Amino acid sequence: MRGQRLVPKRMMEIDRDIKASLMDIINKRDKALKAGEATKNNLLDILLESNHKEIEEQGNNKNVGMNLEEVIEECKLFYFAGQDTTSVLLVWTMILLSRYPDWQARAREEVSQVFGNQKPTFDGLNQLKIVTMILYEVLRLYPPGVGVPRKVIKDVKLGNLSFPDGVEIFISTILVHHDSELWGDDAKEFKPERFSEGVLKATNGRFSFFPFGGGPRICIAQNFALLEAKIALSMILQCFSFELSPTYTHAPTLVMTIQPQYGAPVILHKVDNYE
Ligand code: HEM
Repeated sequence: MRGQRLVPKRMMEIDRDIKASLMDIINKRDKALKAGEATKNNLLDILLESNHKEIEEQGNNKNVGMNLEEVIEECKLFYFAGQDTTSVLLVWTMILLSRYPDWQARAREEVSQVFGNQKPTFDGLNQLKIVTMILYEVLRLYPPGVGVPRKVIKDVKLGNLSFPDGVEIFISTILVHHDSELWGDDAKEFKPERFSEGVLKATNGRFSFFPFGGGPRICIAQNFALLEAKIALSMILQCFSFELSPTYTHAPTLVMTIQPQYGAPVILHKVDNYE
């Protein structure tokens, strides 16, 4: 690795430990797969099975499919891309719904109408309009990934700008999402009603809302992530009403994703009708 000697020793140790523990998990799943014992109800089993199939179909050519190093990287990517992003979306949602109790009440009302006290169902999740508007507005104001990096692979002209081959660019999601020319003078305010008629209407068909990136490398799990967030939020709303603790300090900061620098102390109150 270039510049390896500049990486702090502790980071190298953590990287080595993560690789070793992933290698251990992968080897176990691989053995189970070969012994016909794999459950195939998890992403790693599915990934390994499809990889084996591809290698077999190509006459056991070792140059096709993914090698162990690549499977490890894929596991790390899914863990990082999937864990922190969704949890930080929920954190900002709790913060904003605490600051805007009217929206919290509207969301709870909707969840109660759709699910009552029952566990959320797939069909019900697709009926949640207010909750979806809220999540979109949170993703607009606090997109967990602040931008999308791209590398230009051939000279290209976009409007008045020329990008030479090889140049690396960073498209700032957060700047576009907060741009008052695109979103109006209230761009920095929490107004889920912007999304009352969907994303296309809210953006006027422009590419001004892209919390999941865009193009061929758009987040592979965007629908899954929204479903996950809707399930979690619905269950929280069913059980609790919440408000911010007076100790909360609003200080969004960048630690890979946008996070509240001093945490999100939230006071929960049990909702009366919940058993
Ligand atoms: C609120 C939650 C999430 C947000 C905001 C988010 C956002 C993003 C963004 C901005 C990208 C880069 C897209 C681009 O370059 O155009 C991305 C890529 C990716 N995300 Fe997500 N993500 C979320 C949840 C998840 C979850 C739950 C998973 C997995 C279970 C996941 C897996 C991935 C993967 C594998 C990629 C790389 C796709 C590729 O390069 O082809 N993400 N995500």
